Amino acid sequence: MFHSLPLHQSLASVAPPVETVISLQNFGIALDRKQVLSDITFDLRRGEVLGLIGRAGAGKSALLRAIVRLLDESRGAATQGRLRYLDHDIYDPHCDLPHLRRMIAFVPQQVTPFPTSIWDNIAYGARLHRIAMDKASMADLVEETLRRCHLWHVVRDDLHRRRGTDLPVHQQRLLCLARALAVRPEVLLLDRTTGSIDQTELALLNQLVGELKADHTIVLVTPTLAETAQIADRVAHLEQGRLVEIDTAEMIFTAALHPDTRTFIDSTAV
Ligand SMILES: Nc1ncnc2c1ncn2[C@@H]1O[C@H](COP(=O)(O)OP(=O)(O)OP(=O)(O)O)[C@@H](O)[C@H]1O
Repeated sequence: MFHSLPLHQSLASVAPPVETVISLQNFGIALDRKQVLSDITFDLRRGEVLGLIGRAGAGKSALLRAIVRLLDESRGAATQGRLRYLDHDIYDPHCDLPHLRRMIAFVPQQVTPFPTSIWDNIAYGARLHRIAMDKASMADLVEETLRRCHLWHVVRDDLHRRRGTDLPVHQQRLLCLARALAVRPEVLLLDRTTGSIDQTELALLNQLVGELKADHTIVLVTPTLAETAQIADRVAHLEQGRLVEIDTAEMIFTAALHPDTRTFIDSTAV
């Protein structure tokens, strides 16, 4: 027999729950007594693409690096507040960093392939994390990740002969992304601050983010606001290491609530 539910209950039962993957609560970090990030609070939701925007030096890259504990490698780091991945406290001294960096892959703006074969660039992490343990499954993984990054057709005959560092820079960038994907991360932190990318490569990278979104939660820094507007579901505006505003991309770009966000958007060509 059908029992109708009160409206609030029936809506709750159809709306998918918002799952938090990474959570920051009043998070801040100082390096050598310089406060680089301050009082940042927001949740990264499973399956979303979050774009980070802000002026040069706002703290976009610093935030990405802080999430995978790459910022506190320097001496004199002091953190405030909380930064969590699921139920793991990222700044707990016992945090398993290799596991953290497997589940949250950081792809920096500088291309840094290993000076080893293309195959080894992909296989290294997969071996380390015991993702592919025999030659056949490794071959499948190498092919799958290179295909996902639109690189397979270019390098398939040179996997063992050619070094990652011998590829042209735009292909090295794709190789670094493939290397990150090979360990099957849940979250991708993509830092693409640099503007030195040609239009064809830019279009391919944007297409890739769209494709990767199906399987990953993504935090993205792009060279232009136009790209963030095109790709991101939500956008966080940072200035001077602080979160100014976070909202849907549509709200941020058309009806931002904070005057500093409106000024930043208006003064930067979208
Ligand atoms: N390892 C570090 N030690 C000390 N200060 C740092 C470190 N890393 C970043 N900073 C400082 O943190 C601030 C934010 O830098 P960050 O590179 O995150 O800015 P950004 O928003 O990514 O800028 P851009 O768009 O120019 O890349 C800068 O003042 C920078 O000097």
